[in-house]
Amino acid sequence: MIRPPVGPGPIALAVRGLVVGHPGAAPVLDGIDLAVDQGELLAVLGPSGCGKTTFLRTLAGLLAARAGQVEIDGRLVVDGPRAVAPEHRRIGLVPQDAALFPHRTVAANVGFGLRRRDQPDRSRQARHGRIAEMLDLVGLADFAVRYPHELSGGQRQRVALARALAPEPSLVLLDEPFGALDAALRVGLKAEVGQILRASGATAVLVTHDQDEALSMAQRLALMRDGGIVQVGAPQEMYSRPRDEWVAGFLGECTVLDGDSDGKRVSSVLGVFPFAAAPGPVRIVVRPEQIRILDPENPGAAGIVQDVEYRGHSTLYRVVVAPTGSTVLARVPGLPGHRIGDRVSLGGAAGFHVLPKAESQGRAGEPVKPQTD
Ligand SMILES: Nc1ncnc2c1ncn2[C@@H]1O[C@H](COP(=O)(O)OP(=O)(O)OP(=O)(O)O)[C@@H](O)[C@H]1O
Repeated sequence: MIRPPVGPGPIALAVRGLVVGHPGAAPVLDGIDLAVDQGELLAVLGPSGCGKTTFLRTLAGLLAARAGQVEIDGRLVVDGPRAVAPEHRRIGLVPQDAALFPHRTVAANVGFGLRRRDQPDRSRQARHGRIAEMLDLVGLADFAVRYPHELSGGQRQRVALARALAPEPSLVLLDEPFGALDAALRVGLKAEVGQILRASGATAVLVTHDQDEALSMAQRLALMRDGGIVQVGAPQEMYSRPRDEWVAGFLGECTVLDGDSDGKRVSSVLGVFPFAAAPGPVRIVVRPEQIRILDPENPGAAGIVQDVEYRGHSTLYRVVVAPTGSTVLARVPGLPGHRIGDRVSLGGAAGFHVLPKAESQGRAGEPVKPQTD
């Protein structure tokens, strides 16, 4: 079902029952429904091979659909196999490798889309004004006469973004735009690109397999698995209230424990905490940062440190909790204060999420690894 717009603006992208497949094969996308509000940045996140690129390429008009509809700014661009040509969809595409024209200057690259027939009449002066405005927006005002090979990877991506935004598209599609960049550059650039998109007011769909990127940049996430969307929501909501254990594990490290609900409270090896869940057996999703590691004389669940993983900004502990033998992950800022074999007490119960037992997968007391590729 297409949901009604959440914000004041109308829906910029509406996808209904979209089915896409390669010839002679089972569908890759099997009935996608999604709506994106005007000015929103939505991240489509999912493991390798789930169909993210297929989805983006279908929106861009580079792949045909078997069934379903796509509307961009209220205009039907896909209606089953009938489709509006890519150049008439008012879409800006930012590919993974920037794909700039090597023999054109930065300014000429940015101005490329401004000469198209579907663009409103722009005088030469207006075109130059728009190019300057876009270069300013992406912080490259002084780079107009450079060529792509004279830029860093991050600068090339910013030119690609300026080129995509210049014709004022109805929708910007970003396909793993930071995939080719090293980790240090990604951190700065993703914050910058998020700001640029917000400043431009563009509606954008970002495809990524990187949970941190999706959680930090997007206003909403659509999590894909095996060609379908399993959950859509704001990053905080998805992280703290995943609909099942797979979603919980995909969005970040967690431990899933067995528990019992009496309707108002839930009990587990970590103690009792208030939570309104149907009475009976439940599964408890515990994020490592929700657990405090205390010296053993403190109240809490008794455990023994099994492993210590120093990660620079934080330390991740694996603690085996007596008497069940469940392993619980705990993350604390900074340097490790405990060593392997130390007896500790585990505190904390705030913010745990509880799932009905029936929706669970995996074994109790096993840390769920974030899944990437
Ligand atoms: N040209 C093609 N012919 C047949 N199958 C294809 C083709 N392109 C992709 N596929 C298949 O479609 C599925 C989805 O691929 P897609 O590239 O959309 O996944 P993805 O989520 O973007 O993955 P990644 O994160 O690795 O890029 C995969 O199983 C893939 O093997």
